[in-house]
Amino acid sequence: MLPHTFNEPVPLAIIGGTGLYKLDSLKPVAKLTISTPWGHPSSPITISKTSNGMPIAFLARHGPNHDYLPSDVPNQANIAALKSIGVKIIIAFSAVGSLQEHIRPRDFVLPNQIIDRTKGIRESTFFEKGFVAHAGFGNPFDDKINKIISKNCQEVLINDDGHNNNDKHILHSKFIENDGKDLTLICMEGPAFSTSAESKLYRMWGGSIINMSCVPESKLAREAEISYQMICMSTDYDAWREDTEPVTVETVVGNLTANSKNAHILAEKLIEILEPLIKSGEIGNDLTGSMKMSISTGPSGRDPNVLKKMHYLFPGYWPLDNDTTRS
Ligand SMILES: CSC[C@H]1O[C@H](OP(=O)(O)O)[C@H](O)[C@@H]1O
Ligand SMILES: Nc1ncnc2[nH]cnc12
Repeated sequence: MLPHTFNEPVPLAIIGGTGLYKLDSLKPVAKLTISTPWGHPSSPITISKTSNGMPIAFLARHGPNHDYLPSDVPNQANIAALKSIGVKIIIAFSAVGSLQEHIRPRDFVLPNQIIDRTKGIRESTFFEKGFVAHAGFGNPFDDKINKIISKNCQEVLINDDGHNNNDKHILHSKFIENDGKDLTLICMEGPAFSTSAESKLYRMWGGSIINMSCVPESKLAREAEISYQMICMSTDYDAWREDTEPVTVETVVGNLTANSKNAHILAEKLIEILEPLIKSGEIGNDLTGSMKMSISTGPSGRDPNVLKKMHYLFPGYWPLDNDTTRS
């Protein structure tokens, strides 16, 4: 049985989405069950170590048996638990529908923008009455990490015959092959898929791909000062194409299963690429300290119970006692 404790900081986390419930290439060294002030994460957090010794966390977004609806994923607990073990970078995998002809099913996409179409029923912030703060979210993903992954991982993808030659699946990114145009991820509420009219509307808005999971996961990561990049695998053309049947789960799962080798190849390669950059401090530190300056509530208006929760995320940022002379 794996140990339930792990005492080193874990700088990198992978969140697995639909079809990615574990990372085959990494050997687990611990399995953590973490309780946070926002409850329990959707799955135990598995810790593995690379051959060069860097610990990596893995968390299954919908649980190991996929029993969380997109609207019910305990995002606050997921992000808080990862923060508590030292995570500075999250790479989050997601199955998405394509809203653009050139993003073919089984291609990968590194989005750099989001349009939030969730319906306000998800807990989307760590802050509350008694401690008000506003995180900057103009660029919701980590563009530096996007560039590094897109430049270094493109060549490892294989085609449907398992070869790394012609007709390979593409890794789309604003920074390599989209002429510098934004790749915008629409996040809808679900669980039912979009109507055809909605799908066409999202195309008019400039949407590139669509899923049900990047909000509030990405927003909470930003509040927790964790660099976040989503890696999306296109599984369908959603519901906008006149001559194609609108998306079904069967189509999504069929493409995920057929292309799962590429997801694992990509995960393995990006870990190899990111490890030295994490170790040198080149990535993962851009948000450090950003929330310190984002608080609106003055010391005398701060609720001590909320401050305790903040202390879980940001130990040492704000005093826990009643000393209102300090900020
Ligand atoms: C099973 S299709 C819809 C489902 O797939 C995506 O999940 P994830 O982002 O966790 O890979 C999408 O967001 C929906 O939750
Ligand atoms: N068409 C779609 N809409 C929303 N989420 C998805 N996940 C995979 N395909 C999707």
